Amino acid sequence: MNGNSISSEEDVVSKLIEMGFENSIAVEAVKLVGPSVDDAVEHILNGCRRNSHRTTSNSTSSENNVKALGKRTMYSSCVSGQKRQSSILEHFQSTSRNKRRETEVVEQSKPPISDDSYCIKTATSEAFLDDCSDEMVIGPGWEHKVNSLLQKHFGNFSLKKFQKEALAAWLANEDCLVLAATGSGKSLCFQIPALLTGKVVVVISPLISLMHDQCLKLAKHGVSACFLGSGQPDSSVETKAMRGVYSIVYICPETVLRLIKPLQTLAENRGIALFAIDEVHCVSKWGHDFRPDYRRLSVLREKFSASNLKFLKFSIPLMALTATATIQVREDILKSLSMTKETKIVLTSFFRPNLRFSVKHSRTSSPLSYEKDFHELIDLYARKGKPGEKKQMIFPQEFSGSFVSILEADSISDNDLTDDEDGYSDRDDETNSTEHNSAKGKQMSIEYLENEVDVFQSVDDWDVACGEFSAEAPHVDCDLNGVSESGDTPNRVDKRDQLLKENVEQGPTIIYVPTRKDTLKIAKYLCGYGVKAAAYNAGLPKKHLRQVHMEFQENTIEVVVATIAFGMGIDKLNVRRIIHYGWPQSLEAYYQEAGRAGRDGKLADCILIANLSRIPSLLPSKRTAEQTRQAYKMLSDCFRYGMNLSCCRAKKLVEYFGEKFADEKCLLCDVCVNGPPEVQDLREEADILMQVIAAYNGSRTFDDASYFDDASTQQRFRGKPDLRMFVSEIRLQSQKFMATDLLWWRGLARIMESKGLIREGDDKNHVQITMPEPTELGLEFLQYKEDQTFCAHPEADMLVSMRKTESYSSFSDWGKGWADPEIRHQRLERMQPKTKQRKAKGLRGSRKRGKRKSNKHTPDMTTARGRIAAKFTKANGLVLDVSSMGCTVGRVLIWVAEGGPKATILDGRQRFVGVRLHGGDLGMIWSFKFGVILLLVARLIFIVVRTPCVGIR
Ligand SMILES: Nc1ncnc2c1ncn2[C@@H]1O[C@H](COP(=O)(O)OP(=O)(O)OP(=O)(O)O)[C@@H](O)[C@H]1O
Ligand SMILES: [Mg+2]
Repeated sequence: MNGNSISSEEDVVSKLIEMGFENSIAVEAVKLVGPSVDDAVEHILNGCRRNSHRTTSNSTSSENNVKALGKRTMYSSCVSGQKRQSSILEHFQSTSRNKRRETEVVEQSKPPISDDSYCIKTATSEAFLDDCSDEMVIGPGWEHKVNSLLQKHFGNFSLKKFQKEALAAWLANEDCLVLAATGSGKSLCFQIPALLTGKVVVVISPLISLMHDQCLKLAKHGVSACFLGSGQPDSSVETKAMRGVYSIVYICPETVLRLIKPLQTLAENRGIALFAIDEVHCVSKWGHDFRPDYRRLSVLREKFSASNLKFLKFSIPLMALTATATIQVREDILKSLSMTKETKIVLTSFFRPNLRFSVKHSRTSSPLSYEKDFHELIDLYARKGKPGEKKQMIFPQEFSGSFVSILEADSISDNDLTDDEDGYSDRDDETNSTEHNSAKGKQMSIEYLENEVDVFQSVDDWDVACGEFSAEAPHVDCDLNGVSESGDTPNRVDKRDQLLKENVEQGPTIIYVPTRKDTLKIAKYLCGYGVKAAAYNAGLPKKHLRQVHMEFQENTIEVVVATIAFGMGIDKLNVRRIIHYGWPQSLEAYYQEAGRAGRDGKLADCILIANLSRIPSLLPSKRTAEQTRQAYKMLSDCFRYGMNLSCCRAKKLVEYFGEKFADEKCLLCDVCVNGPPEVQDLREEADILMQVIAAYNGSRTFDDASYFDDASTQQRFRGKPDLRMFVSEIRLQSQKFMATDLLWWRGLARIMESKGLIREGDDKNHVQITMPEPTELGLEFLQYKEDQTFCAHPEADMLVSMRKTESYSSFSDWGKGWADPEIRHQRLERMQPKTKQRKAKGLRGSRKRGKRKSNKHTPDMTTARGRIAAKFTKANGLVLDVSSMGCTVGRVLIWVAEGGPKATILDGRQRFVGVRLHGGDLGMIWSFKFGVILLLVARLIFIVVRTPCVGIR
């Protein structure tokens, strides 16, 4: 910062505000010293420092000094008789460091260590707390000592059971892995050792924002702390930290690897009590937020071991902490960090009894969906204001221009207008989902990856060094894990009974969306309805992010619409609702983000709103082949969580993390409250799917020649057949399933896979089983007796496909419904308004669509000559395969029923798109995309049907 380059008083004031000082303080300082940032900072800080010394005997004036720095003060309050602590304010003193007298005198002598492992002498840095100024013996009464330290620094806290266990492991010089739910208080496990010993605790943390947040909280609790890394603007902080000025030093993994030597010197001088590795799931390739540099932290075990550093009596213990680690991730952590065999695993329940999980279906892609999905939220927040009063969107002036242009550039797409709100989507495989990602002409280039999606957070992502986010007063009397503060086993049932009676209170909401653009669109939409909402993503100006963070903490903002950038480190007690709008990439990420809700122990909602009719795709990121495989696995687990309708959601989640769920039901989630859908006997459908799969997989034990009986079928299945092809074959072979939907069969395939009847036959990565092969068990299933059933709860996508689930006891009944004129009429009626609605949206979109379509590889039927191959099957009557320029563009099945000829129209990908009702009718064409082609096909049918001798050979 160069003070000379800034001339106007206004600039200096705004610079000071940006640094975290209050407006009035800044204005006053500038008035007194003139327009120089350096002098103003000097004035404010030295003034405060002088005051703080004076206040050591006067608590009232101490308060005044804190006020003097304003609400945003980062100065740690001084207690009587206590020496001045270095505070986070010093991070801002770079401008005046040359002028100021260095006040910290660090004694460079090595702290003596007693023979007794529980007896640790404190060092004598001036920056130390007075608690540690004398030799402190940590004997059996350490708990008592810790509790009094807690009272002093954190208020009415007493150690939780898992915190005690972690501290006991550290006191015994053991490495320790702490697995505890989000918001349970893991930070205290590594903060206490610093207070207890006077040595330094080094905390490795993945995000600058997280480190920054924690330093501020510690400063408020009277504990000196700093953070090091590329986000730290003051280079002197690193030097001071390595000399032992701060009790807790937060470092990003990249920096700790660079500072091994200085850290060894620090260990020799003031001493290092502990290396804490926070959010340690980042170590693991199997985790959801892998950071390669975390893996290199294994050097800590080697470089800070007693065998390597002769002055150490014991190796410096490692404490690794996370809220989201599966069993596989835990094993990987222990191995990757070279933690000792004796590592103590402190495991608490991942269950958060006050979180109410639910999953809802929505296309999530357009304002039409927003209307449906956010009206409750709008009602909730908008009614707090005066009717008609529009609330201001939190958007900095300089950014509002680009905000508008972003929205204009991405104004609602034509697809959005034609999207079927009920999710009757025909985009149903990963290939298509990927197409969707690049549909707007975007290649999966690195620029695209980095600009569009906040998939990977770098430690440099956010320079927050000058911001301050004041946390709420720490209190937390609640018990998030069902473990009381005293560590006693709680009565979970009582607590749950109480929660069941509660309604969700007023409080802020976080909406997580997959892309940056979505944050802007949805925030703007909500603001339009009077909700005080703000967008938050790593691409927005830092000033805006700081403002959002601060106003969210102060309850000024009601809804933050964010990417994952607003994740770790958000420790706000009263967040009442976390909405995931779109598929998360893993259950780990989902649970971590959902864990921001209800930290006060009161009821909170965690709602996943996703398009259940579409298989989620992996967000683009730089991954190795192995990471891609793992990412698919995690996405697949997440997809299955959303599809599940039979098992308590909380149970699914905690079991995912390897915990045995004690209670079977949480009683709060949508599955527990609504109950699972009725069990159906799916024997007939499973049977036919199994037969087709077995036949096409050339099973020797199953050899039903009827599936291979014609050359064209064999030709179509020359490649490896996928589920879509199997379903099309079922439609072809069985009139009963002719009008059935791939979406439903996808659900059935998953059920059959989970029961071990089929397995994935493709070695590529898939979220959903795509190329099913029969297992031994599956082949045995084909030999089942007629009366044996195959009962299962339908999955969410099956219900979406059936729509009116309650009318039909089984899928076959739903399929048969199409043959019933009355039911068919009703179904068509239901679809009519949407077609009209789309037409009413105007021709503009249609024209655009037409243009876009010609860019793709759809054959142009006006110029190309089509080919129709006709064949006759006993089951389906006349089958016309229509192709053009070598591509199959559709299939028409014509058969004679009682009321005359009937037809079913399938598009080129064997999706059911229409039914022809009567001879003169051109058929219902629902898919505009294939409209032109099918119109031509329908004309052909018309000719075929009216000339009986032509078709049926
Ligand atoms: N023993 C305790 N008694 C009461 N409150 C506590 C106790 N320990 C910690 N807390 C409070 O719990 C809250 C969450 O703590 P912390 O940020 O350490 O959680 P965490 O487990 O690290 O969560 P996350 O996994 O989200 O990082 C803080 O506000 C903290 O003050
Ligand atoms: Mg934490």
